[in-house]
Amino acid sequence: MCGIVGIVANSPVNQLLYDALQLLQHRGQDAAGITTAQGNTFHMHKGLGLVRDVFRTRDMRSLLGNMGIAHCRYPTAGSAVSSAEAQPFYVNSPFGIVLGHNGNLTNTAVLRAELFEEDRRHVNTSSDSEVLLNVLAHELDEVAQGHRLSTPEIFSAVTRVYQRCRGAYAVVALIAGHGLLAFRDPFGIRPLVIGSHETSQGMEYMVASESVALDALGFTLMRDVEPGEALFVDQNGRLHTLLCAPQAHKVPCIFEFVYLARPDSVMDGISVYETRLRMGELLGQRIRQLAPNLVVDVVIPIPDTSRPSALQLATTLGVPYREGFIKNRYIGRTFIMPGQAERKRSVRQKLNAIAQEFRGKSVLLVDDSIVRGTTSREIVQMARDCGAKQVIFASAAPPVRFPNVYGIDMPTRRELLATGRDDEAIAREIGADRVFYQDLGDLVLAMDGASHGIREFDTSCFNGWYVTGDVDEAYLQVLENRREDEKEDQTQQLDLDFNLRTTAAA
Ligand SMILES: O=P(O)(O)OC[C@H]1O[C@H](OP(=O)(O)OP(=O)(O)O)[C@H](O)[C@@H]1O
Ligand SMILES: NC(=O)CC[C@H](N)C(=O)O
Ligand SMILES: [Mg+2]
Repeated sequence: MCGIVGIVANSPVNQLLYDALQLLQHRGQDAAGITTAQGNTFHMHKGLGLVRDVFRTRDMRSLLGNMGIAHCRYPTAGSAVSSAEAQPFYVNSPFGIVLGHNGNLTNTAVLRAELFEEDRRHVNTSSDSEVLLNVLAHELDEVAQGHRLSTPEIFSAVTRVYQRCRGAYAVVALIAGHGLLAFRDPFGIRPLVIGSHETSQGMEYMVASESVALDALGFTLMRDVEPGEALFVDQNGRLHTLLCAPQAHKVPCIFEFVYLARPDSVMDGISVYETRLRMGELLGQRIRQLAPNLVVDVVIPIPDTSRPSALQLATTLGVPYREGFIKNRYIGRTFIMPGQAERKRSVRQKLNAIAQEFRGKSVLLVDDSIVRGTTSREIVQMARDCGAKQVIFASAAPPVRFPNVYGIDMPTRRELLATGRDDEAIAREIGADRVFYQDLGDLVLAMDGASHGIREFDTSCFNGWYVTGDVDEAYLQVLENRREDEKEDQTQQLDLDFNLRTTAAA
């Protein structure tokens, strides 16, 4: 999951794009980039790091134009340490195109070979997003009849992209001299919303990964981009839309609601905050059912994401809710950091315990999910160090046992704590007296999808069912072997960098 945004306004968009990236920072902390269009010219600045570190005033000044796209990256393919893979990506033909992508393609290898051998296009990085851009560029080139692309031609190119690209992709792109294009894959796995803002000079439009970016910048949420739909805002600020994949139906990623998205966002009509409250309530009911005699003195969330669930769980159990861990607000999200050494160290730097909430008590710690177990292992130990009598751990999501291939970095089963372990073994592994997990049926129930016309969610990391139909055991094996090799090199490099940094700082 990365954050993407695209804006067409009646005045310069550089500051709006920057502000939108800040609001989407929780979706990607490794790299950020902005491209604006001024007539036929693109202005671009991108680099590794947090939004606030990538852009200096002089960079902002050079980002001229009333139309632009922006991206913050959480790598799922290719390299985390390469600034060449920061987005947006650029190709100069046809016309000049830049693109920002949230998600992950599942047929990158096939497309890469086709692009090289048949389409004669060169992809210079290991990023799947650069592959996607080149497929789009090739298809736009194929449909272009005259000197300029017409809107129907652009939509028919997107139709061909849908036919070729498998996996998850929410996309924003600029076509030089034409306008802003956005589209969402035929299952709508990753989110994308559109909003508008009325001005005296006419309507302005913004597409973004999450509605929070619209709310905070004065845009009104119009609706979600539908699966298989493309939007095009032309140079005159007119919005055109078309469903380019008629077989499309919505299967949004459930993990967006569990962890990825901000609670104040609404995705596919569903309030993320409300789903998290319901997760807590259903988990509370399950704990009551499984352990009617369980006595706990206090429910403590593991900040930040688990807070609403923990609050509602405490209410359901009739147990006091207390803030036992204080979060250092200057440290980012640990799960989306690329190196294990950095993740582990960051948990301790990020969360500190208030000892009196633990001393002599039976505590129920609540997190939104347990993935690699980095957080839970550290936190349970901290609770014990503070003198907790009993430490019980509850996860508002079911056990994560399968790789995610759609844009979340959970690539190998070996890295996932719950793979090959039952609840007892997991409790032992994290040092807890007992663990409770949400039931998958209850998690789906917490979404209340039916009220929003959604029949299914992508739950692949919990049950190994992959909606795109092209991911089987053989695919996962290849992916895992490749990722283990890549990760080995990359993790060593990241861990080395991290150790050097921390030694230098000491
Ligand atoms: O089992 P793990 O591999 O540790 O992953 C799960 C943990 O990572 C996330 O927290 P994170 O620190 O990323 O962000 P948050 O502050 O939004 O909770 C998530 O909320 C869990 O706490
Ligand atoms: N998390 C994402 O959406 C990642 C986008 C793209 N696959 C990348 O690695 O850059
Ligand atoms: Mg967390």
